[in-house]
Amino acid sequence: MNGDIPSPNAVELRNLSRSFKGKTVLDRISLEIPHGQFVSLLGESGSGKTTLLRALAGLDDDAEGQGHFKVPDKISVLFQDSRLLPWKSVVDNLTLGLRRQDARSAALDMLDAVGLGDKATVWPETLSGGQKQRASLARSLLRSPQLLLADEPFGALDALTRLRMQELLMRLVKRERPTIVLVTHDVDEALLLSDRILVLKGGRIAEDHIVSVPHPRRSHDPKLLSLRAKLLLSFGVSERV
Ligand SMILES: Nc1ncnc2c1ncn2[C@@H]1O[C@H](COP(=O)(O)OP(=O)(O)OP(=O)(O)O)[C@@H](O)[C@H]1O
Repeated sequence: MNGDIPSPNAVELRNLSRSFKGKTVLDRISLEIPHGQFVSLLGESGSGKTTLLRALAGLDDDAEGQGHFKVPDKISVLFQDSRLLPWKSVVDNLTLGLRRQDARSAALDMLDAVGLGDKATVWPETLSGGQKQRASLARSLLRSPQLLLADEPFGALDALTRLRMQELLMRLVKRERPTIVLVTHDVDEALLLSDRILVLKGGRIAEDHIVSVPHPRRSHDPKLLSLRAKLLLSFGVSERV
């Protein structure tokens, strides 16, 4: 009978390890992520953030691995580059492979939601970098994923566009409520957006912080400032004013 009880977790990892040519990158990671939680994954370059994300997405055939993990059926992956097909219009990029009767009208609604209502029929190459990422975000969310895996999705954007994208993501997340794992190098982005921040170090989760500050957040919130100082210190960076 206990098989009938739904798990409170969208993601569960049990002793998950991954290595490349004998070099261990992820070392027996165990982790539970409740449904709807927004998790940011921080870590030095090469600490294995992308490897973990790719494992969860099932995109890591090139890695040797052990351990178990459970993820929902409906997953969307958002990359640093938008990966729009250049020979399809923006709206056709969104509807590609989408099996629902109202695919086109749903795609147009989603383009409206990300502020690209007037760009539906143009070619992706005519969009700016920020617009391409918005289209890519719209494509991901249109699939109503239970889990959104995002690998530095705003990494290539200028500071102002990045802030706008963060705001947009929070707005859409409120509406759609997916579980999110966001890989980022940006401590402030993690503090601004997430319910929980994990730090990967030496193939393990070295730190696990719950961010219990309501949205919208202000960067000078004392709780955020104190966690910021802790995180920067763990990366060996002393705080700048
Ligand atoms: N396909 C691969 N083949 C061989 N080694 C790999 C492969 N993918 C990742 N690695 C190695 O695994 C380690 C972790 O890489 P990963 O990309 O997961 O780190 P990361 O934390 O995402 O880094 P960054 O922040 O720089 O993107 C690195 O040493 C990398 O060289």
